[in-house]
Amino acid sequence: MFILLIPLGLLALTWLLIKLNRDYALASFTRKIKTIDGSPLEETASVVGGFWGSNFDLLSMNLEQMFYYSRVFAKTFKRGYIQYFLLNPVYNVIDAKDAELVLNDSRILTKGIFYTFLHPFLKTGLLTSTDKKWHTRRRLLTPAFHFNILTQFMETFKSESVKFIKTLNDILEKKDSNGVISLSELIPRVTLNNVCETALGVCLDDRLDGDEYRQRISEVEESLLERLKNPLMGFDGFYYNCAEGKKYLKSMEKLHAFSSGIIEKRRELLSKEMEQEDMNQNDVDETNPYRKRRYAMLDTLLRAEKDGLIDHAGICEEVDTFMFEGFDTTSMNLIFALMSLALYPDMQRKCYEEIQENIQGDLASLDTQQLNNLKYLDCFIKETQRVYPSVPGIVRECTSDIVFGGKLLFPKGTQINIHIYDIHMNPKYYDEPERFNPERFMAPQAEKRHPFAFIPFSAGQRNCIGQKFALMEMKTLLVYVIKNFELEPVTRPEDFRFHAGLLIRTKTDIQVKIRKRVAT
Ligand code: HEM
Repeated sequence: MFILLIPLGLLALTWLLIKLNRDYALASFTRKIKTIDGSPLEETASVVGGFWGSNFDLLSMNLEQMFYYSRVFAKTFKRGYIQYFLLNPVYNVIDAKDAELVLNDSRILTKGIFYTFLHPFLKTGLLTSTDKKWHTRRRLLTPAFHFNILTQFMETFKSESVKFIKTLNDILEKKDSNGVISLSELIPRVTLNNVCETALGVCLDDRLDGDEYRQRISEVEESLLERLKNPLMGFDGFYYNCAEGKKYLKSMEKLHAFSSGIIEKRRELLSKEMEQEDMNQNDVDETNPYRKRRYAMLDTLLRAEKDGLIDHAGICEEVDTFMFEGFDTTSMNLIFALMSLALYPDMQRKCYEEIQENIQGDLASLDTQQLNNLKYLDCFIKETQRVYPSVPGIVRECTSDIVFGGKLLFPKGTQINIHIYDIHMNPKYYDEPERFNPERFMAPQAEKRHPFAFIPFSAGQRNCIGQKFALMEMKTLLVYVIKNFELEPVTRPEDFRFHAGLLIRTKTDIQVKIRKRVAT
């Protein structure tokens, strides 16, 4: 009797597993993505991984392999594809139409699980928050990036550019200089200073050491990626008891001390400024939620604190968020823009001639109108952002079951990976996508392209709040460099490989050679 029961039991178990397997990715303990009309899933999307899903795919990979892992799927499938990781289905977007559906869908505003790993560092600031908190903060901070405020930042962007040019001249004047400079080392200093002096209103000094800050940020990033690789490290209890988790907490302490230093310094400066300010002046602004004059980002927060609209902890999380989002993104973009100028002398020449045509005299009077006239430089920056998107991917989460594109049912918890890098490299939208060609962004080519085929700043409601800031900052620095120096290539794209990161990363030091430009 007992002997008979065993095969019967096994049969029943197999039947149950087969039945469950229709709706659940068993080894990932999660529901499956399905078509809503019951048609075969493969007709609509590709599926990666067998019974074990993709749970262990990343475990033995190094960061470089991790970066190219998704690239291979994009090239193979040429359409959206599904993976199953522990506890969550993942839908991968590599197509502009899919990106539009996700980014314009007000039901999919919540960031993916990966962002919760950032919570101990950024808490729930603008980047990581959701629902009412995100709406309130976005409304509060949007005026701080209004055109009128950005125009005031021009002076800082210019003076930081002047300092940068001086640094380059000093390098050239050194006895044994061969004119080779490390962009990876020099550019992040400029962009960190810029964001601190403008949005936060504080100059870095010995007390606020920018080099240390940047070092800690890369440690945090490395730690987070280790966490992403190993499904077990997704659990807080496990991660924070590992060496990686402990290292992460230690780096964060330093980062928080840095941002607290900034807030403290700005608080002191602001209270002095407010003493001198006539608080009854007539500076009401109808478009600002507080009906007052617009202020830079940290001042907006400190003034909102006085009105009881945000507390100290809220200010800290936003300062951490803006420093984190505001300096390295722009750095990476500038590094690759300068490298590309060096690689393509004809394009560099065109940029220079355009600057000479549109900006007469020295750059002391450079203004936003003049920057706006530099149309070729705009296209050049866009092409850099296409080929080297600072943020190569972003993730959203479905907080309920969602019918997607009228065809697929995403179960609650589905992670939607929008691979900005692969969308920008999709041959459907760009001929010879590997070729660097700024002309693609000129009319009429650009006008015919799907608007979501180029999304370096994301798009929709949760797009980058700092995009105009970043473009103005980058254009200003590029104008100064191009006007003063000729760039020659040292590092070429074939010399480096990308590795996975929150931003586009390479371990290779990106260098160019500079020579003083003789004005023509
Ligand atoms: C070239 C430079 C930049 C690029 C490529 C870039 C790109 C992006 C992208 C792709 C997102 C969406 C992130 C996501 O959904 O996970 C984003 C969001 C954000 N960015 Fe930027 N960014 C840049 C510069 C800046 C600057 C200069 C600032 C601030 C001074 C900034 C502040 C933010 C913030 C606060 C968010 C979150 C917005 C929200 O969710 O409401 N970014 N950025």
